[in-house]
Amino acid sequence: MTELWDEMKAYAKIHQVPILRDAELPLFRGLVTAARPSSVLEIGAAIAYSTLQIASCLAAESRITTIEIDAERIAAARDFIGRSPYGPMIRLLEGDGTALLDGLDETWDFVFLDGPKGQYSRQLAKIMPKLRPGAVVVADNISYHDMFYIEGTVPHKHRTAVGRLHEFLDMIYDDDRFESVFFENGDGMTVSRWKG
Ligand SMILES: C[S@@+](CC[C@H](N)C(=O)[O-])C[C@H]1O[C@@H](n2cnc3c(N)ncnc32)[C@H](O)[C@@H]1O
Repeated sequence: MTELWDEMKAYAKIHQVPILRDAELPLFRGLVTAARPSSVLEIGAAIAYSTLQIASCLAAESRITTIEIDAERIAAARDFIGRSPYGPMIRLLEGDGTALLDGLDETWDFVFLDGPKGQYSRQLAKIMPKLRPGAVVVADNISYHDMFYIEGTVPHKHRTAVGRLHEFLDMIYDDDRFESVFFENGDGMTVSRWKG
């Protein structure tokens, strides 16, 4: 996989696709490996870099459903998945992650939210009834480029998204069924364990 990881990182750089940073990988891979999930949901596949990182931590019987809305990134993701050893583990769905959740019947033991930050709270509300006891929910870019901390100075165009991120944080911190921690590395990541 080393060559494919390098190729994906180079593609992401050229096409300005935001993917998991090297500094985030040890924590992220450690979380996936420790959770040993058999059923994973990801929203925001981009070119499937994180998807393949997840797959490479899992047993071959595990299954990953990942959702991406951008046609060009979907095409790149399909190509990279096809050239990896993990194709049979991965189902890539095309469209809006929040809307597509309504059509998914599976239950999940690992969820990675990495699509539109303003939709994390709506997505989580739909996902909660489908979480298996002990499931782990990871949400990336929680600091929203540090604007989360300085709400008073958030530019108007970002205020709704920042407000919705607050809603999401209220959900994972105020609901006793979640145990949540925040990691500052990268752009901020929350990790929540669903006690059910
Ligand atoms: C930060 S990138 C994902 C990076 C990827 N998880 C990784 O680390 O390799 C966010 C992705 O979410 C996608 N996205 C934006 N809105 C979406 C939506 N409504 N449904 C699904 N994906 C969406 C974007 O096109 C973008 O590719």
